[in-house]
Amino acid sequence: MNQYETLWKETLEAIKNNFNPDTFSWICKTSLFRIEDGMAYVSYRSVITKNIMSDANTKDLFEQYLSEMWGEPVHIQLMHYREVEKMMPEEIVQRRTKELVQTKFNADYTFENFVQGKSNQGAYAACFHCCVEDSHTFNPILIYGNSGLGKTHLLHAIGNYLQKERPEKKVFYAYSGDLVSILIDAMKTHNVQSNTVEMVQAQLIDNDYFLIDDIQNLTQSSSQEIFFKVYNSLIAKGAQIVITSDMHPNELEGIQNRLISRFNNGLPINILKPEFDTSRAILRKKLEGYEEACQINDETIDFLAHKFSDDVRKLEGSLRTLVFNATLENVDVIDLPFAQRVLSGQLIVAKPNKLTPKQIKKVVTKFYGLSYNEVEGKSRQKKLVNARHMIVYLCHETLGTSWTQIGQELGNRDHSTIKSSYDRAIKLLKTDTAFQIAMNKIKDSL
Ligand SMILES: Nc1ncnc2c1ncn2[C@@H]1O[C@H](COP(=O)(O)OP(=O)(O)OP(=O)(O)O)[C@@H](O)[C@H]1O
Repeated sequence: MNQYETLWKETLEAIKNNFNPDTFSWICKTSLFRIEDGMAYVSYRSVITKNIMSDANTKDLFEQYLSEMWGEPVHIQLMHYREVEKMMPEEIVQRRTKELVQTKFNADYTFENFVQGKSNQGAYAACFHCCVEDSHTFNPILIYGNSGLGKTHLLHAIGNYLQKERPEKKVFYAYSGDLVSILIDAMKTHNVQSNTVEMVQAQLIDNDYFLIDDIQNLTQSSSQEIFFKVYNSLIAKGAQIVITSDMHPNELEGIQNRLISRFNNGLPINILKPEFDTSRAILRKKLEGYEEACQINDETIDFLAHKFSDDVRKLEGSLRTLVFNATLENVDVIDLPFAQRVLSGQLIVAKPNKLTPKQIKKVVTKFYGLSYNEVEGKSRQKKLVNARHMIVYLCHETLGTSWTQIGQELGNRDHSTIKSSYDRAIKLLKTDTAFQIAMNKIKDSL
């Protein structure tokens, strides 16, 4: 936190009791980003927040506390956050980089929750050992393999392990697309005064572990220049680099040869689709969270392990669908006929040759009575948002379409937006009956 963030946090804490919780939740959506010549610049996002903050009494209260804490009189100047971004692009780049550095790892993606088998034990061992040993014999570790086989899970497991067991270690994790966008912004805002590129480089190098997910998306050539420098500095100072990719380094297209040869210098490890026994063990592990809701018999576990083992995400998806339907229908033990009936939609759409992301988009937009422009656009109307969640979920679960590709289908939305839309769809499938029914109807028409 910089001095302004700390000051704002303290001010909010001090005046909190003067407002009802609803109003205060809008006030909390502000931030103080600079104090200069007696003016405290505060950014807001919505008109509601602006109106609350513009009220004379509220403003007086804030100015009084802020002046006290700052040590001299200050007046508040409200600004829309977009104006702030234009006014101080280098601070924004710095803040975004810092946000990446302070990554929160997915708490479920731990080493304990990762089921080992022949298909993935090399990748598991390499990731685990690099956390407990400082010699870093294999650097970088590059884990490659198809979608949904646990690459991201292992990177998060490294992050979770280090944050818990070795909190003194600095860990940086980024999806390569997010890294590229930061590097591009840094280059755009770079000038003699601000030196944004050097600043971002320094933030990236100041880490003991550097984890990059889906390196195949680092195709933008000028960002590869910066990445190359960062990479060399990290290796020189003995930091561990772990990278994932959907293909072997030699097959990476659009990545400079000097980077590829460096990736090959370390330890490329292939992660394969889980063999039958591992798939069964993964299903059993994932079932642990649902034990209260229902049981599933061995025959059904075997059936799922056979059908969906090429992508663990599909294994998980089939299990979630079964448990959800079992809860709806009050079924205590899921057996094979029940599974076959409930999953019939998924079994049909599992024929990927016939179905494309475009077709899924077409069927979903038709179901909701929307146009392509509407689903690709920016409106947050519930129907539109649900349609987008549905498209993301179906493309990813049934076709294994990458986040980037789905983003392109949905008006060039970025990777993280698509990933959180997918998470939202999963939540809705558990909690929103209308969404589940709509999903089943759409699956039928696919
Ligand atoms: N061996 C495993 N044990 C337990 N869960 C697993 C295992 N392999 C994969 N998973 C689970 O499968 C899901 C997909 O895994 P993950 O996101 O790590 O795949 P990925 O290889 O990174 O895919 P992508 O390339 O599409 O990003 C996650 O929920 C993860 O927890």
